[in-house]
Amino acid sequence: MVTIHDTELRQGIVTAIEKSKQLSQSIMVSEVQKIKGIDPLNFFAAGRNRFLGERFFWKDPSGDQVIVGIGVVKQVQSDQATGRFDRTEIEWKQLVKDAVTCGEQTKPGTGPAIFGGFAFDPLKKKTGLWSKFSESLFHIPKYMLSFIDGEFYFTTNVFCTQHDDGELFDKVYKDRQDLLGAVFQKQNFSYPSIVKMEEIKAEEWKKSVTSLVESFADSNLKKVVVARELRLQFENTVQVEKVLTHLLEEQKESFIFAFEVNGDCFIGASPERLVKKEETRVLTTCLAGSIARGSTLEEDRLLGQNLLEDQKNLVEHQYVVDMIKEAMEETCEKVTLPDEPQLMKTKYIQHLYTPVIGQSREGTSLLDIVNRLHPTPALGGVPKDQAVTKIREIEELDRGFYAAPIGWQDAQGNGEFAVAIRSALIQGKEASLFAGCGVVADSEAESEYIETSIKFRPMLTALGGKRK
Ligand SMILES: C=C(O[C@@H]1C=C(C(=O)O)C=C[C@H]1O)C(=O)O
Ligand SMILES: [Mg+2]
Repeated sequence: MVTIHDTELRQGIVTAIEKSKQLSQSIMVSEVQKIKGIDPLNFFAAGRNRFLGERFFWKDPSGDQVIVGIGVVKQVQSDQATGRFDRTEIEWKQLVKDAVTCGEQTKPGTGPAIFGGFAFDPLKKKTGLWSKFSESLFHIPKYMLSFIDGEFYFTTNVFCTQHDDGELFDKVYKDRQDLLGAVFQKQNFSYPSIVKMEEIKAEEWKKSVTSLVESFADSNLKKVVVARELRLQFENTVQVEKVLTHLLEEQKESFIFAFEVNGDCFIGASPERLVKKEETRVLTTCLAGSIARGSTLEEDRLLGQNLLEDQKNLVEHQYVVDMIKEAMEETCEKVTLPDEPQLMKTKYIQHLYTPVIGQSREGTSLLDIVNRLHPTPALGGVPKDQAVTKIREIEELDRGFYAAPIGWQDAQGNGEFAVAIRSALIQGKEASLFAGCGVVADSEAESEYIETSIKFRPMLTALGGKRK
């Protein structure tokens, strides 16, 4: 049993109720305790009984930061196309400004925090696929387990109103004990069993790539990322815990995320960091240009070498580097990046990779940088606005949260966003998988098609598909 003491939270709730009477508004209390280890996946699974559909999971590639949220005390969301980054920022800052915090509020990724993301293109006509997601959507969890730099922290968030009294603490305490009691109950989860697999309009997609390439000749467009969908049906409802277990084992180099929203679950294993901010230190990534992994060490090395020398892929990569460098120099100082791309290898694919670091300028927030970067030419194209318009016109797919920023932010403005690729939207007994590729003047439809097929594989195998 994990013991969580009650002293500070009880006092915090009393203080917040007083404050909410004075201000005539609800007030958030956030308490953090350092605890002994709980396996993050067990914690996620413990929320299944009472909080199914209200959980999130996050692990960074280093494994130094794992954050799991259970329950939702508040959503921060917007359905407006413009200003969604600023709106999120303003609402979050207001909530934090009035919040009562107690306990060990020392580490990034503990205490008050939001987890969620943004739709790729708020101007794209929405289909039923993403009906449960708004243009920007974040959850403040009831309970949050954070594994940060080798230590575990447990956050409890409560919203108090002027009508609450001291009994609220007893309710929260009992609720929390019930959840913690479930952490060590063994649960068995089974692999999803696929009964139907459908590539959505694959032939049409290839044709659209060919005509896109042709259209480059008489336009300013230099690069456009186009994506497609693979729809799966399963025998039974997919158990996200099993899918996460698989991703954690097979995709160690990636961000592993899951975001449950009203019964659907957006999940993925993305190798691509959009931006991480810790105090003023900012990290971002240029990732574009791809080739398969080899089946032997030698073949793998040769493929990697080919990628590093391949003009089409180097051009595709360089567009991303140029744009990200410019965006970073606008928002940060001391921007540094290597001259040449390196290789990033994940289980099924290798990419050209250029890491970028900088120091944020005074007054520049994480979401300012997210806003400035999204979409990078790794997911949108060049020139940015024209490419996004083109995608809106020619792409069959409703991207929703695919290819868009997903991640978290805490009360101090620390946080991290990944680009939500290698992802799937699980909807009960069905799922949609998404994969895209950077189309440039030298692209060929067939090889882009194969590239996207490889990019389906992390989620396809995690969802019970065969490992090739
Ligand atoms: C668009 C995707 O991936 C992006 C496109 C890449 C490419 O075309 O080479 C490589 C990495 C990602 O930036 C995806 O996985 O869906
Ligand atoms: Mg590519």
